[in-house]
Amino acid sequence: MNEIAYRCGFVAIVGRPNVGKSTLMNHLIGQKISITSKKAQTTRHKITGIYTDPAAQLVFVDTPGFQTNHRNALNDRLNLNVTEAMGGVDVIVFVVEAMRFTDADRTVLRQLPAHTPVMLVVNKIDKDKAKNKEALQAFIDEVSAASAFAGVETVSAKHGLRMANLIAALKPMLPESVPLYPDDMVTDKSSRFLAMEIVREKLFRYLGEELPYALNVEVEQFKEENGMYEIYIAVLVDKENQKPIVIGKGGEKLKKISTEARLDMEKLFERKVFLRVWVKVKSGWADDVRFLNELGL
Ligand SMILES: Nc1nc2c(ncn2[C@@H]2O[C@H](COP(=O)(O)OP(=O)(O)OP(=O)(O)O)[C@@H](O)[C@H]2O)c(=O)[nH]1
Repeated sequence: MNEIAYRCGFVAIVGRPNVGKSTLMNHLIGQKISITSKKAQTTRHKITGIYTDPAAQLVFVDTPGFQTNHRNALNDRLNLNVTEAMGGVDVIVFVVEAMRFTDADRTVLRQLPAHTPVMLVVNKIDKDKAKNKEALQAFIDEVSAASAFAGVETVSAKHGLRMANLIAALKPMLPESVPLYPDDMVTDKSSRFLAMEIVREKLFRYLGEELPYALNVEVEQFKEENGMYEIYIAVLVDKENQKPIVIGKGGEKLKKISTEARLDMEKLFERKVFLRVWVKVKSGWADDVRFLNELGL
């Protein structure tokens, strides 16, 4: 009998901030795992999403946006994470936004390792300016001229368009291997970490420009009881007067943040979640940041 060999490998999703990397990974694996927001550079951690089907397993590594605007030690460190995340991957997915190929895109492209195949993914094809087929083709030609891509796929991550085409195009680029992870596993991050990321995302989404600079999220307790998760999360701010910004009038903002976070968690964990989010003042955290700044970090 001639069986088709199983394929399994690592895929890094890279691109300048805001091109839709997190949205793409969420849609590819069908669950909300990575943090997305309209604000640029919200992804701070490498997050692995795992896609498994009967023929292949794709292990995605989401990377923080390349920091191309300001060179400082922190940005260098973030860029190092990106390079680290790409080390040892089998395929790189280079995401660009349809009809917008910028210097920042070119900078990212230049930093990709030479010997790893790169799949060009043109995202956001749902946008009006990408609807003209000839213009889109001209755009693809322009980007293709910048590097030797192993393939090109057009998608709309937001609308989940052409996700299957992308998966199908990536599969043959992976090595023959047995699956490295159990088939029901979608991430190697702990539920605890994911809960924290979800709250962080809501804070970004609902506080927008008001977001206090010195803000951190900490899981104080994560318990399982009768099949239900009980999660206690503290939002740490630097000063007493920042508390009302997060809490909002009559507690409305914090309520919205925790309700939405709970609903996302229930979907992700497939169980009832009891979530309590509160705001705490912890000046020490910001002092650490100040200390780092003084050290030039
Ligand atoms: N119209 C449209 N918008 C999209 C699409 N994909 C993503 N977006 C939007 O683009 C913005 C950025 O998406 P993210 O997924 O957070 O982008 P990212 O590349 O992960 O960003 P960083 O974390 O900053 O590196 C969000 O507002 C998304 O809703 C798409 O296919 N079409």
